[in-house]
Amino acid sequence: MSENPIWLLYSEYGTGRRYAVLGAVATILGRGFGLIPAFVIGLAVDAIFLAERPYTLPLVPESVIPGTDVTQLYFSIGILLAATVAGAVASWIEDWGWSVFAQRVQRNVRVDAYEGLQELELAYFTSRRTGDLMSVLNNDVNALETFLEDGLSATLWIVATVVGIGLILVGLNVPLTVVTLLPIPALAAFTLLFTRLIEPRYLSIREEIGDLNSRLENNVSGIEVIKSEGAERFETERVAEASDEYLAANLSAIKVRITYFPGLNVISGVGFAITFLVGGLWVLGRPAFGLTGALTPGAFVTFVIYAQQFLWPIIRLGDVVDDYERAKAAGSRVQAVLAREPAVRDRPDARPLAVTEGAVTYDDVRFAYSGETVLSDVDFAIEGGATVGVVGPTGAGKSTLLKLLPRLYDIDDGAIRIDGQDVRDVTLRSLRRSIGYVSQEPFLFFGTVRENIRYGTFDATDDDVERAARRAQAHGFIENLPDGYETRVGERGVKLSGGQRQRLALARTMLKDPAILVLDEATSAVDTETEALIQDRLAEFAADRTTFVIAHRLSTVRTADRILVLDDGQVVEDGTHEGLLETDGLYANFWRVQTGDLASLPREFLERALRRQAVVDLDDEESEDLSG
Ligand SMILES: Nc1ncnc2c1ncn2[C@@H]1O[C@H](COP(=O)(O)OP(=O)(O)OP(=O)(O)O)[C@@H](O)[C@H]1O
Repeated sequence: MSENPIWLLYSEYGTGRRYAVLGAVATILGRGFGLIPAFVIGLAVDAIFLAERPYTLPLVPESVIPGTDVTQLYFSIGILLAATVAGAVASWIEDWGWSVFAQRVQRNVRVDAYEGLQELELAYFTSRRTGDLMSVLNNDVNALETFLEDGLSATLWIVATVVGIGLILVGLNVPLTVVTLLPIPALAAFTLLFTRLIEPRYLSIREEIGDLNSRLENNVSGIEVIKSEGAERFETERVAEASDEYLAANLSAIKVRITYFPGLNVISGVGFAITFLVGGLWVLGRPAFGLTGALTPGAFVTFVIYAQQFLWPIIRLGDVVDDYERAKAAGSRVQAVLAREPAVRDRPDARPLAVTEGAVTYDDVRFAYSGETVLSDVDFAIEGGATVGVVGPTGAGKSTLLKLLPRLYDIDDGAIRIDGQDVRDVTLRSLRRSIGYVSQEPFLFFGTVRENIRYGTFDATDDDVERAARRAQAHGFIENLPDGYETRVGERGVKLSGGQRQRLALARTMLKDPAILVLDEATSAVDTETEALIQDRLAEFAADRTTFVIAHRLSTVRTADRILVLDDGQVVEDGTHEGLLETDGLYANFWRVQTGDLASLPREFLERALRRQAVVDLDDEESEDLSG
């Protein structure tokens, strides 16, 4: 039981249990009220119409029961009506209790699953499809609710009915009850077979809906490429394919399901027919199986009505088992997210980072993305307050190198230290508060320009926001937007140009005022004139903090205190602009390319560049195939 995903979720998230208890009590009471009519009808037939036995009711004192047949009829009708009204009230309370319970569990599971997901390391997200994760948080969590809302109450209803009616049947007629119970083993075996067949099918439906969601999410995000490449028909076909697979998974489950329900009906129907046959013969005075004694028609009517009610819950059991199997498939996916431990997390004894100088050292750092080594033997020490340029060919590992600093990924070997403190020994929160990372493609949230700049420094005043925007050379264009700082920028900031987005991201980081700044091609999309203005402000901003600047435009890093040249995951040159020109290595050749001095480029540099380009192209083709 402890392994069962539904049980795990229930035991952890059933915070609204008092509603479930209310629902449960109402379910049982409702079932009790539902049992009254058949009893009263049977009694009325025997006592009023056939006068075969006296009119007595259990738990009701004889003095209350009327004496004549007509008043006994009125009395019976009164009981029937009262039982109906009481049943309706119980049913309302039952639905309310179970629904509130299920909705609360659903809410709690979703919030917790989101929180757990958010804690997971970045690598988890880069290796998964957004649409599939959305599907877990949305569809799978919703699927749980269906079972919790109806399934649990139905289970209780079934148990209450089977036990209640079972006892009544035994009280009415033991031999006939045994006959009525005959189909139960067949029903159980049939249900077991059903669960075996349906489980893998429901799991495959959950997976297919995740696939379909991923496709849809990917396409909506990439709509610009689809349109500009005229790939509409191609994408419609891909969506149709994913939909076909979802359809096939559904049909496969439907085939099993629609066989199960009629199967249950046939088994219980045959069982009922046998009960009716044995009981009917008995009433006619020809008891089978050596039965003795007499059976009155009224007692038989009561027994038959109850026996039929005994079989209903078994049919309903089909629905419950079906709902349960669906919820189990969904629950196992939600559980997989909840059970995952983040790979990058605080150590139990983690202390907050204390930045004094802002000195950064990389000691023999090695790092691999899922087995593929990207950085090796990286070893350098940066003094606090220095501005460090990081350059190198595309794919050399520049971004990766600096993503290791705020522990977006954890290194495989060596150590990274800030003012002597290993980044793995300090709290993630303090580490990330101390580092401002501006990426090449900054992400803007759906919201206003002001909200986007304030993101992360939520207590900043409007004046602070504006000051940061001025520093990032963003104030001017923001003022020209239709609603200024209140302009909504849409998902990912699509209403802004690349350069404008970069300036908002810069403003966001300047507002955060981190001790260490990482600019990863942070001004690559702005024009050179604006870049010069930003550089000017940045120099001022960077003056008293350690700053890493990744750039392809070497003019951006020319004035840096130090420049690290990366090639193929290793630091191959390290020095100032002038020093590196003197060394006349990779950096000097990059400089020749950017100053248009192509004639003096050594031949092997060009050959290497061509070879590297070929490798990059090949990589691109491979990744394209995989994503398709
Ligand atoms: N999330 C990831 N998972 C797996 N491999 C990755 C991931 N991110 C980058 N890589 C690989 O790591 C290598 C280094 O990438 P990185 O982005 O650090 O290079 P870069 O020098 O910053 O390149 P560019 O100048 O083009 O931005 C590349 O081969 C890239 O394909």
